[in-house]
Amino acid sequence: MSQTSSHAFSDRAAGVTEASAAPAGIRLCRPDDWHLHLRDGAVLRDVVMDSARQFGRAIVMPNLKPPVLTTEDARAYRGRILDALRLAGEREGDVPAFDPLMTLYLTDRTPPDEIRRARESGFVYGVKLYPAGATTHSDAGVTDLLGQCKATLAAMQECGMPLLVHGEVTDPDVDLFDREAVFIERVMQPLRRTFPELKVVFEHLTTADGAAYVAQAEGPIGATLTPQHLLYNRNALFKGGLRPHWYCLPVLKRETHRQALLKAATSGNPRFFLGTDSAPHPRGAKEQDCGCAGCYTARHALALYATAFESVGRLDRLEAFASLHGPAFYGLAPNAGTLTLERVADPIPRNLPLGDDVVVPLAAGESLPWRVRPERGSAAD
Ligand SMILES: NC(=O)N[C@@H](CC(=O)O)C(=O)O
Ligand SMILES: [Zn+2]
Ligand SMILES: [Zn+2]
Repeated sequence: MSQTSSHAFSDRAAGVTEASAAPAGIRLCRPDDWHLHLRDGAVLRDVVMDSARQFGRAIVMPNLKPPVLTTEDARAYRGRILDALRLAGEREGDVPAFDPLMTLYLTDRTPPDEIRRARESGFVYGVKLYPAGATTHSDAGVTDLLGQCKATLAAMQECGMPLLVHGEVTDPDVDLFDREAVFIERVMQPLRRTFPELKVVFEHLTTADGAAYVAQAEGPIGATLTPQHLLYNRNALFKGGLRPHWYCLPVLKRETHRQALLKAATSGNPRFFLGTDSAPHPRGAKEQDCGCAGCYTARHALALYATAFESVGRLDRLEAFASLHGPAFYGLAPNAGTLTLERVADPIPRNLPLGDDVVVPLAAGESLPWRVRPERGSAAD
């Protein structure tokens, strides 16, 4: 397996590694999802296999109700994820190997000792900054990062614990579409001047400003990119009417931003890697007078990314983005297995079961040109 480019093959039966303009398939080192919401309880049981069938690992976001605040909370949540995976896998006749990499939810009061405990646990890989009020389940988040969290950030820098950032200011005077760009000036730059060795992941980038900042900044920084921000601009929110299932935060931006993000994702720059931000909400919570933010993309994640990469003729860069840059940033080895995408039209279902409701996936009802080849031995064969 090449460590620099995806293997294209022209014929499914032959499985040869011969690149062509429109390959019939691509084989990748097994990818990871560096930004994922799995939720809890019945919802967790319904979504976990969608990720585990494609990804070897995922950075699991801590914005539960109540949030994952301590290493002990993270240990218990990790156990529930693995239980849900086992149950769902047994139902389908196959339990895939899937390692949930846990995170803690940073608050104004996270003690520095908690960071050290998290680091020693071996299963906590990051601490998540939600500016209070910025997004779904962020009310327990941070009110003033450098004012409240200096000692905790110093502990993170010292023990090499990454800070994962929802990068939007919450100032109501700042236009919703400018909140990421303003965050860079008001929070990211002062933070990184104060803690130049702190590892930072700028999550779900949505602007050309963010992409330029990450590409040029000094010191240890990476960024995740979602499939929706690579494939759609803000017109998708209003196509023929109001479309709540395209609404996530940070919100989709104009086309120039989408193009800059796609350029960053396909540039080969190791600072950019895959993070779906798949965020399931029940249909009832999205389709109402004040609907929740979040797009569900886990089921078709790799097919969505492949569609985006192919749109600019850069399928050869998909493997590095999906499977190599993320582990390198987090100091981990790439996964051992592989995943094969085949050019088979795959319609996205109108909805999927989610607890006592359903979830409407991103691009429901549309057909993608790619699908993940079911693994031998799985019930889907
Ligand atoms: N992205 C979203 O729109 N929603 C996420 C939270 C987040 O990642 O900001 C969620 O948890 O639903
Ligand atoms: Zn976020
Ligand atoms: Zn998220």
